[in-house]
Amino acid sequence: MGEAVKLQRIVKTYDKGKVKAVDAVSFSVNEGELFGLIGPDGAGKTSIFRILTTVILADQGEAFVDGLDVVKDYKAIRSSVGYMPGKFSLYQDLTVWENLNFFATVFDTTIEKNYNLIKDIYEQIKPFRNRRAGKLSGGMKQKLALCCALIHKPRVLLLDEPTTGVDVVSRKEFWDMLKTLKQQGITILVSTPYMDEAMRCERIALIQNGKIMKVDTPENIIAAYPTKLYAAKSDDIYHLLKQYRENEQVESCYAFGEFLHVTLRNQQKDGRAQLKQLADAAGLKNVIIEEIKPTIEDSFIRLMADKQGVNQTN
Ligand SMILES: Nc1ncnc2c1ncn2[C@@H]1O[C@H](COP(=O)(O)OP(=O)(O)OP(=O)(O)O)[C@@H](O)[C@H]1O
Repeated sequence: MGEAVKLQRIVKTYDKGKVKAVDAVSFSVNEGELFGLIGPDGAGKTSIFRILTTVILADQGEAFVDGLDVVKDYKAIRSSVGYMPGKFSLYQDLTVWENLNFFATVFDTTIEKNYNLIKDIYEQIKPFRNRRAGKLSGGMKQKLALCCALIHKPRVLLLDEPTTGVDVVSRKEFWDMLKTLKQQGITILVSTPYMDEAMRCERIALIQNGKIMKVDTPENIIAAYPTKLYAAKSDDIYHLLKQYRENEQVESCYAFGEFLHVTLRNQQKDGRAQLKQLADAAGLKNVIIEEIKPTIEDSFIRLMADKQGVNQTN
């Protein structure tokens, strides 16, 4: 299987080298893969997309899209890749149909020619085809932007935070659409700050402060979680958080929904009893503690803490 996207030790700095946005990043996306670049705001995701789409130049390293070099073959990349930037991809004053027609014309094609590819998505926004893009809801804008990125039938689709600021239902619909596009053989590299969306990808790269922490399937990343993980709750959750954080037996403790997620440094036989005891000793009531399976978010939090040297296990 070939590589549809390849980055080799890409470095990008801003402000005359003061800000290192992308720090020796290497990873590859296989042909036909649905690959996620997952990380918080400011991690360097947009810079990577802008390098891959030849909008900006990297300071160092090499990158290829569909076998094309982002420096030498920038013209070919611009005409062959589908790109949905996080912001400002649509012309707000043009209507839905005008936007789509504009992108088709720029890529020297017509809406009719590739209608099959966008049909399922376009039909959902068709009732609003005469509405200006600026007057669409977040979910609608996102669908239109995806149609515009697809209209020239690209082999590789680069989607930078397509679901940011979009409601939960539209987010789910969007991921279903990506799955359908993948089934049609299109390679998709998509970035997101939402951890739950990582599970929708075949493989992911976790990025923080411009560095890739891990590249693997979400399942393998979760399976590599090194300790037992507990969910804890009590009548006074802030008190419980404080108690656990101050106790040296506790390795990490953070809020997760209505629970705390806790790991132990010196795990005794029964970690649950150990945590219960600590809570009881602090006078907390209605204490519930369960051993749970880590989510991808727990894995990510763990990897970030390991990088910062917070978890000093053993
Ligand atoms: N033109 C620029 N000039 C200076 N610093 C920049 C510039 N563009 C990005 N940065 C900085 O580089 C870092 C990475 O930014 P980037 O936009 O690539 O990250 P991101 O993961 O896409 O985050 P976001 O979701 O906020 O866009 C951030 O610290 C950002 O402030």
